[in-house]
Amino acid sequence: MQIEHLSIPDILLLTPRRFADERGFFSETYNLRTMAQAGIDVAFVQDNHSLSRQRGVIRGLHCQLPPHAQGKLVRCTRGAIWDVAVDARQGSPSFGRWVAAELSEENGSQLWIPPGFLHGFCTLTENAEVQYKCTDLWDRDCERSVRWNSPDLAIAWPVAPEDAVLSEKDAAAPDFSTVRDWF
Ligand SMILES: Cc1cn([C@H]2C[C@H](O)[C@@H](COP(=O)(O)OP(=O)(O)O[C@H]3O[C@H](C)C(=O)[C@H](O)[C@H]3O)O2)c(=O)[nH]c1=O
Repeated sequence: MQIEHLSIPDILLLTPRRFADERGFFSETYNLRTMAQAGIDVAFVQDNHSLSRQRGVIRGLHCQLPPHAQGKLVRCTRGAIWDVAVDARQGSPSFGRWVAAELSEENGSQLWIPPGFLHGFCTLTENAEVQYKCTDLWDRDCERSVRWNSPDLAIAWPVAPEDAVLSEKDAAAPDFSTVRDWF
């Protein structure tokens, strides 16, 4: 497993080893001991899987507030996405800063996003499938959204606003400037 701390050190980019042979490859995509060795000593309680049929789909920016804040271990098992985490932790030196990584069927990389971060992604291909493990169960009352292109975040999304494909919920989300004392 390759482990890289991104510019917000709490966010880790993990790349599991692939054992390739003439049949294809084998890879351990989750191993409790390996995660603990990487400093991710958590219990996952829910797996999610989404399919986005078009390139330029943006899902996010989402999080859940305490007491149901979620850590997420995200990977893309078909196509490719540009995965983004935004620090929403009040008082954090990186509050309002974002990091991103390309996750793809090809690279097999995973992004560890601890509780306290907003998460979102933009699809880079058609039929992008994203699978992610969560450290808490979905709780609709604790769910919060922030507008993907909030001016104060200035996230360098790889899609023009006029081409972005959003849910109604995401299109109507408030700016990051409304985030106060969430975590
Ligand atoms: C998140 C979630 C949703 N749902 C239901 C609620 C809606 O009726 C339907 C679609 O939900 P939504 O439009 O919020 O799905 P996404 O836009 O992919 O949301 C996700 O997008 C970003 C990338 C995330 O990190 C979150 O996990 C999650 O918010 O699934 C559930 O039943 N369980 C769940 O855990």
